[in-house]
Amino acid sequence: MTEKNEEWQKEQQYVSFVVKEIKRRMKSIIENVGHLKEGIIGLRKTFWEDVTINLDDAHEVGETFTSIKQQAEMLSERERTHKHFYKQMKNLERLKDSPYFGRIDFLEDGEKQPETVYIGIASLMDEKDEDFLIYDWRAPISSLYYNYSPGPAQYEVPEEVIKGNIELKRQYIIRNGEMKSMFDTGVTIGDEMLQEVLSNTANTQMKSIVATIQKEQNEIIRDEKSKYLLVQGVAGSGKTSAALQRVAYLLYRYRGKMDADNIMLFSPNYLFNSYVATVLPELGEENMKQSTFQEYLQFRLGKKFTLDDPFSQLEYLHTSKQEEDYTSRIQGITFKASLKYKELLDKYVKYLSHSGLLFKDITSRGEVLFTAEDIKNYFYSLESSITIPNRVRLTAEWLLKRLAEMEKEERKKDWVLEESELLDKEDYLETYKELQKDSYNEDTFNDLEEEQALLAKKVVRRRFHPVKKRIKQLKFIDIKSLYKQLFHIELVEELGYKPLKNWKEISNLTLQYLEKNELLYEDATPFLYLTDQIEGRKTNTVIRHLFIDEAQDYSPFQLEYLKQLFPNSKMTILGDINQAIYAHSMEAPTLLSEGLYDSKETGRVTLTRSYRSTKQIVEFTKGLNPNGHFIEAFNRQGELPTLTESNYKDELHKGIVSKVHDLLKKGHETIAILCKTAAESREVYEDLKNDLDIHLMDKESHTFNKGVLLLPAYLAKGIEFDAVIIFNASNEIYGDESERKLFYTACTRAMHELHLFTLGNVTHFLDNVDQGTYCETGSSTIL
Ligand SMILES: Nc1ncnc2c1ncn2[C@@H]1O[C@H](COP(=O)(O)OP(=O)(O)OP(=O)(O)O)[C@@H](O)[C@H]1O
Repeated sequence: MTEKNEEWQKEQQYVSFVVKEIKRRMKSIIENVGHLKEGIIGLRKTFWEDVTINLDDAHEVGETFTSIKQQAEMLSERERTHKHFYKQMKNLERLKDSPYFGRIDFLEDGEKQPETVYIGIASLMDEKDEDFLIYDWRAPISSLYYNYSPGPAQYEVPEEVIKGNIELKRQYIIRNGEMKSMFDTGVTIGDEMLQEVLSNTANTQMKSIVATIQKEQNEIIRDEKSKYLLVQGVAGSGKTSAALQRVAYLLYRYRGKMDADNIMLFSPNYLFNSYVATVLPELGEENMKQSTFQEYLQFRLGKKFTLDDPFSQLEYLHTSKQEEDYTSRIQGITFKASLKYKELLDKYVKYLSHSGLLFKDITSRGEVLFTAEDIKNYFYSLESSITIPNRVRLTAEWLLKRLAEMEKEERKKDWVLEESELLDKEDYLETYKELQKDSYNEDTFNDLEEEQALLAKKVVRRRFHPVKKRIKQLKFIDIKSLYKQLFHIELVEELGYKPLKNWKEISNLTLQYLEKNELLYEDATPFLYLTDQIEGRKTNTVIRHLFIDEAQDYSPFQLEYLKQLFPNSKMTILGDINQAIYAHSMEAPTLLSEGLYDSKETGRVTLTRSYRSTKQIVEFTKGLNPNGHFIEAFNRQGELPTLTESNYKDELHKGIVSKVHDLLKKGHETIAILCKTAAESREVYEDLKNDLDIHLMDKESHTFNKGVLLLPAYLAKGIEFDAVIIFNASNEIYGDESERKLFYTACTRAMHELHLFTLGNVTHFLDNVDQGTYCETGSSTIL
């Protein structure tokens, strides 16, 4: 037998040995769980039998309480153990199929024998619980596998650095408990394995990448020092993947101290949320909380306004260029995203500390109980050194006190007597009970006066209840008018701010929407910021780690707001500046801009290698990106992207239909036809729906299935497809420089094939693309 075969056999024997141990454990759990389950069912059934209930006197009540408590604790302890077994069982099931994917032999300095470390998605101990048969990929020693090639290496355990030498680094592909392949690897984690993973067809759900995490991705996953970790990574470089493995890592590293509820991910849209939802369960962990920033805005503002969303803003950006106030709106968007605007708001808040705060009358059934003027006078009579939110609170307390006095006075009024006569039976009964309870003398109930007083109290309390509620909710502050007031040029000048050239137009537009009770997306965060400065900050202290994906879409203003909202949270901020498609982020700073963070508490990782697309696609898309020269392609071969120019719409449609059939025949499972806007997608859907089984997606789509999908490029952010067809890559559609990043984002969604179709001349974005990186097919084939 050759040395190689011998090695293979030894490895296969180890796989079999480990799988046998896994099966033995599973069997033992099944037995234990069986007993435990019976125990739980039995305990539930006999719960009350085993509890001694005696409520005769205080002592017996105490005993009864203790007995119930003990019984309940026993039950929940067993249920906890049951849950624990269930989790273990799930992990074992995953391990049974593919127990590990890597191995290193590490000779620690001072030792004689190297330790063989097998690495998998969870740890497994031997039968005696003494040695690790498999190490969890997140264990400190496993970092060697991701960080080093054979040779000197070290890893950190709490308070110690362990040094030594890696003598062997090996990778395995194990399926159904059988070894399919193994290879020793040098510098990076094997190209072979990555090749295999990346050449699969795209999935409608993202997969975990633990077996092939790259060194620079590992840096992101295991960073523990940074308060803010900024990741700039090119399209397809594994930012989202690294973020999700990082969540799993943090849950492991801080187990017992932090759980999935303490971690939150802000993602770009619903589709993305469901796309990434299976990665953590696949790794045996619970999903973190997931939301979109828009969802948060909706939660805070949705009742007050009709809220615009980022997608409508994008639609406007791309479809309304002819509109008169287009330039003002775009300038407004950029300004309102900036820290300059935040400074202006801060100045405004300072100003409001002395004058200018706007209040609303407090009314009840048309009658003014407190005038805005009265409230204002009280507010400004308070010490100006007290913060605005504290003065607001004191004002609310003052109002509630005065309301209580009014309530007392009100009880004597005629309407109260009239209304109390109209009360229903239940109210009378309740009053009767109340009187009985309060009274030691049975006769007092006969005292009609007392009963009536109580009924009057009830009537007035009921009438004033909504008023009280409104006061407690601080509805006496007129935040909307306050925000509007900021757009009065005199005020802006008084604040010492030199307004933008077209401030008037921006103001008019803003006010016009606010009049209709509509809040533009660009105004939503500033509006909330102002609200929180006046009413008191809303903070979330449960979240200890916040992940923000597609961070290039967020503005510096939004970052400041998020910092305020999550004061205790560390943040992992991931994005790609070349995919900044929003009006506010194209040329201005975004969440990825270093200047926004204190360098002492900020870590930075740059990913330049793209894994998603074939080398051919990456070489092509590099040319679209003015900073593309530093993008490296992973060496996975495929066909050249194609460009097909048509002169007629019909020709374009036929070309696309034929290409889709072609792609389906080749076995591609997710094929996306990407348009520029939702409006264009709807039009194309009408044109193609009779020729193709096609699924139109919009901003409300939550999931997607395999098949032919039609969607605007901005909704495909963060997602990938086997093949991408760009619907109309003409200069007419993608002519404006501001659309370059959107175009780049669209093209970089493709894993295996990319096809551009145009009606008329192709976009000038291709001017700098090396012609050798794509293939022109001339006029499209007519079927
Ligand atoms: N180390 C890796 N091993 C295997 N696959 C990887 C690795 N890194 C990335 N990938 C794959 O590359 C693809 C792109 O990854 P991901 O979506 O995380 O990139 P991204 O940087 O977030 O992309 P984008 O910014 O374009 O949305 C995914 O299919 C992912 O599984």
